[in-house]
Amino acid sequence: MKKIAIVGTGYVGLVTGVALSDIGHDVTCVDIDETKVAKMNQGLSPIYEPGLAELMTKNIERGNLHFTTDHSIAFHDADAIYIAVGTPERADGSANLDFVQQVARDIAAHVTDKGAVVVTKSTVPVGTNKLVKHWITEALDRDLQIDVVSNPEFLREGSAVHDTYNGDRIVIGSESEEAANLIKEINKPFGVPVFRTDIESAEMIKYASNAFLAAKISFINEIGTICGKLGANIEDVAQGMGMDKRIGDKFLNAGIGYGGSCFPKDTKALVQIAGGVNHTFDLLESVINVNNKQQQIPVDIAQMVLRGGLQGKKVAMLGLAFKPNTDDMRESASIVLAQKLTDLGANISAFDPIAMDNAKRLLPETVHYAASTKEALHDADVAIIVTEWDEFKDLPLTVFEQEMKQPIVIDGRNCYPLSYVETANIDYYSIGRPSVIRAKKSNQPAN
Ligand SMILES: NC(=O)c1ccc[n+]([C@@H]2O[C@H](COP(=O)([O-])OP(=O)(O)OC[C@H]3O[C@@H](n4cnc5c(N)ncnc54)[C@H](O)[C@@H]3O)[C@@H](O)[C@H]2O)c1
Ligand SMILES: O=c1ccn([C@@H]2O[C@H](COP(=O)(O)OP(=O)(O)O[C@H]3O[C@H](CO)[C@@H](O)[C@H](O)[C@H]3O)[C@@H](O)[C@H]2O)c(=O)[nH]1
Repeated sequence: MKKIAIVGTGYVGLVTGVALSDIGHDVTCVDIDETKVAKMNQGLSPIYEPGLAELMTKNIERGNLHFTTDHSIAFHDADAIYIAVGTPERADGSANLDFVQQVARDIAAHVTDKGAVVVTKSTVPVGTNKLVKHWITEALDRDLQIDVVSNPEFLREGSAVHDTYNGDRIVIGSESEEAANLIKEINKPFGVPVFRTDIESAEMIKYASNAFLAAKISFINEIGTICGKLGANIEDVAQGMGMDKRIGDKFLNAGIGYGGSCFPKDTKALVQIAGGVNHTFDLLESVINVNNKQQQIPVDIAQMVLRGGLQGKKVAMLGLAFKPNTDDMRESASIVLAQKLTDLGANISAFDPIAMDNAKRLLPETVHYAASTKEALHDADVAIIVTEWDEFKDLPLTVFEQEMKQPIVIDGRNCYPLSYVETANIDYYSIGRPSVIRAKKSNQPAN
């Protein structure tokens, strides 16, 4: 059992802290947000993440998971101090390291004479871990052994607990063999393969992985746009491509683009990192540009089908979170989409199973929040599916027919098989797949 301090209790800090306590370590999470800490001390999770609250309660009750606002309590005799604070985007797209720098100062102020192995989980530009060591040692009032380890995090929101126990790899970048071995030992019970490398490569693995996944999404979205114009079906194209093991079948779902707290920020940060060494990352800039175009697609379709434009029309937005199983609204496609629709005079009625409270701070004030899918759809001129929640995927298509003024559905996440839509009395537009229109169906000769 090791004594571990986790600094920052966002997704990464909290999930890491809870999981490390669950595999038997003594974990203290420290956060500057008093309200959050008070909540966590009552066993309540400040974020919605399947399975997290249960694990939290279990490990608080076992006595090996603690929360505090006091860094000195968390750092006291810690074997490792994990940095998991935010690295948000600056106006120019580069990563803002102010929170990380503050943690370095906190460590210098409160670390005990044992010294520290400082583990960076936050996503940080290449060179940051060495800066962290520099920031700590320059602020220390005595000579102490400080080792830094880059240990980037690859969990996905919505499946963060599962991903922690079933990750594809744990990346450990360190100069010190001893520090690397400590982090290996800490993580051993997870049984996840460890990849050991130098600090700079570990830092780059994180950005390169996110940029590559984002590139896969933008690539399939571009192919989807072409498919849409040529009558091909992006789902079949992606499936046929994905059967080639060199390509793989993951992250080939076409839609209205990637969002979330990571891909948009990290792709921009990597463009800046490249710029810092005088390299123009053309490919990644295109990935970002393609993503920005995707959110216009439902708006264009809505304008095309509602020939008189969107002024005064009721638009039902189904789903607001950036992906299902999370209440995280950061960089969700719904934010841009709601603004575009509002600018065109539409009246939005939105429903999301859990993200509506967070959405209220980010969407235009005029958006109406419905209490159910049916209420959002009631009397709507058009419905746009933004997030592929199971609740929407399992919805009988007759609900669109029954509730809407006219059953026009624009599916931004390709939730329904076309063969199923063919059986319904709706007009259905999706991303990179042929449209299914009522008039065309009724014109088809009976078999
Ligand atoms: N969200 C994800 O799914 C995910 C996945 C992998 C990596 N990351 C990376 O992990 C990092 C954290 O992101 P997040 O979304 O988990 O966190 P977040 O930004 O939601 O939360 C960070 C927390 O750190 C706290 N904090 C800030 N300064 C502090 C200090 N000096 N001492 C103690 N607490 C402090 C804040 O109060 C906040 O609660 C980012 O670099 C992000 O890119 C995030
Ligand atoms: O085929 C796909 C897959 C995803 N998405 C979208 O991409 C975004 C991101 O999805 P996902 O990667 O599942 O969620 P995140 O929680 O943002 O996780 C990403 O970002 C994290 C933070 O860096 C990393 O740790 C994870 O490995 C990485 O997958 C969402 O808007 C999805 O709708 C698509 O449009 N098509």
